[in-house]
Amino acid sequence: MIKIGDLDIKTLDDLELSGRKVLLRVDVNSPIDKNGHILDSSRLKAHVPTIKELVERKNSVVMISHQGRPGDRDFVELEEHAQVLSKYLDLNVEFIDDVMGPYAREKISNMKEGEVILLNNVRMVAEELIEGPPQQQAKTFLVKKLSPLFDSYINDAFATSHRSQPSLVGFPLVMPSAAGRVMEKEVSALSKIFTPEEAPKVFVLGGGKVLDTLRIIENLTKKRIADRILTGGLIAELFATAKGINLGKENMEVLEKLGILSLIPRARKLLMSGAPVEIPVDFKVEKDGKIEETPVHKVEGVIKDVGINTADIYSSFIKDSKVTVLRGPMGIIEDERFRDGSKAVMKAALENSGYVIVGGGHMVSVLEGRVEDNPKLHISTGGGALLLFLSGEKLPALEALSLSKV
Ligand SMILES: Nc1ncnc2c1ncn2[C@@H]1O[C@H](COP(=O)(O)OP(=O)(O)O)[C@@H](O)[C@H]1O
Ligand SMILES: O=C(OP(=O)(O)O)[C@H](O)COP(=O)(O)O
Repeated sequence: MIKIGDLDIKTLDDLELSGRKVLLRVDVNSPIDKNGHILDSSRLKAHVPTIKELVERKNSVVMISHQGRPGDRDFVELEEHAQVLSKYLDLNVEFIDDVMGPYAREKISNMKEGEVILLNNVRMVAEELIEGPPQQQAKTFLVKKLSPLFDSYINDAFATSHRSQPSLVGFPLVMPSAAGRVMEKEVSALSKIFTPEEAPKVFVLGGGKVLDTLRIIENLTKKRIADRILTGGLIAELFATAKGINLGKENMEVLEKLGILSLIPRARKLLMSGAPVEIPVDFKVEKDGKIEETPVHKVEGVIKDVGINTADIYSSFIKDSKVTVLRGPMGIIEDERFRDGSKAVMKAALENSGYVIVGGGHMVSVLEGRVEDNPKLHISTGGGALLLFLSGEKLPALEALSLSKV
C-alpha cells in the first residue's frame, strides 16, 4: 500500500494476482522522429519490471496506452512499440490492431497464461479525448466493453496520471485496481526527495506543451515552491513576448499558429505577481539556411534553441541549486544542431551536488544514457504529471486508484 496525502493506494503486493487476466495501463508515449519511428524508448523500458512481474506471477497481460494526440505528427499506431517491448522483455508482445472492438475482445478472451498483448493507440477512441470524473468515465464504452474481460486493472502510467481520461480513471471504480511498479516508485521517490527543507529549488522548463507548463508555473508561484524558473523552448518565447519583447514576424507567426499568443495575459499576470521566471538573453536561430546566435532584443530568424550566453547564465543558477527539476527541452532537439542548450543545462545539473529530477519524454532523451547509478538523480517517466505532482496538485489517476473497487 502507498499513502499519498490522504490517498491510500494498493500496489501489486495488495492484489490477488496469480493466474488472472490483467488490464495494464502503461505510458509508452515516446518522441517520434520525422520518419514516424520511435526516437527514444526510455518509457517502454521503464515498464519492463511491472510487465515481467505480472507474467512471472502467471497472469495474462493486456497493455493499453496512447501515443501522441490526434492531428499531431507523433500520433501513430503502436506496432513498433510492441516490437521494442518484445525485445526488452525477451518474449512476444502481440500487437492488436484494435482497441475495444470485437477483434480485440475475442483475442483477449482467448488469451492463455503468460501471454502479453499491446492494444492499438487508445486515443483512436473518441471517448479517450474527453476528460471527466471517474464516475462519468466508468460509463464509457471503452470501460463497459473491456472491463468484463479482466480480473484486475493496474495503472503504471505515472506520466499520464494528470489526465482524467477513461483509460486512466474509469476502470478502478468497476474492478480491483492497483498501482504498477513505475507508479509506485515515482510517487515514493519524489515524495522523499522533494521536501520543503531542500532549497533553493530551480525549475528548468522548456518544450512545447505551453498550456500545461503555464498551469504548472501558476501552481509553483502560488505555492512559492520554486526559487527560480529558467525557461526555454516555446515557454521562453511566451514569457519573452509577455515581457513586451518583439521576437520577429516568423516567431510570432509560429506562436499565433499554435494558439500561444492567447496565453500572454496569463503569463503577464504571473510576471506582475513576481513569479521567479527567467527568460533567455539570447537564442540560436535559423536564418536564410544559416544558424546564428542572436540577442533576445534583436531576434532575426526562426528560434530553434536558447543561445550560448543563456546556457551559461542558466548553468550558473543551477550550480547553486539544492534541487533542480528539468522538464521540456530548451530547443528543437530532434535536430542534432539544436541540442546544445538542453545539453548545457543537463550537464550543469548533473555536475551539481544536489538532487536532480529529470522529466518528460524529450528531456530524458538528452541524458543520452549518462545515468550511472547516481542516488541523487531521479529520472521520471512523467513531464506534466511530474510537475503537477511536485507542485502539489492531486493527480486524477491516483485519486481514481484510491477509489478502487475491492
Ligand atoms: N523553440 C522551439 N520551437 C518549437 N518547438 C520547440 C522549441 N523548443 C522545443 N520544442 C519542441 O518541444 C517538444 C518537446 O516538448 P514537451 O513534449 O513539452 O517535452 P517533454 O517530452 O520533455 O515533456 C519537442 O518536440 C521540441 O521540438
Ligand atoms: O508525454 C506525456 O506528457 P509530457 O509531455 O508532459 O511528458 C504523457 O504521455 C501525456 O501525454 P499528453 O500530454 O498528450 O496527455
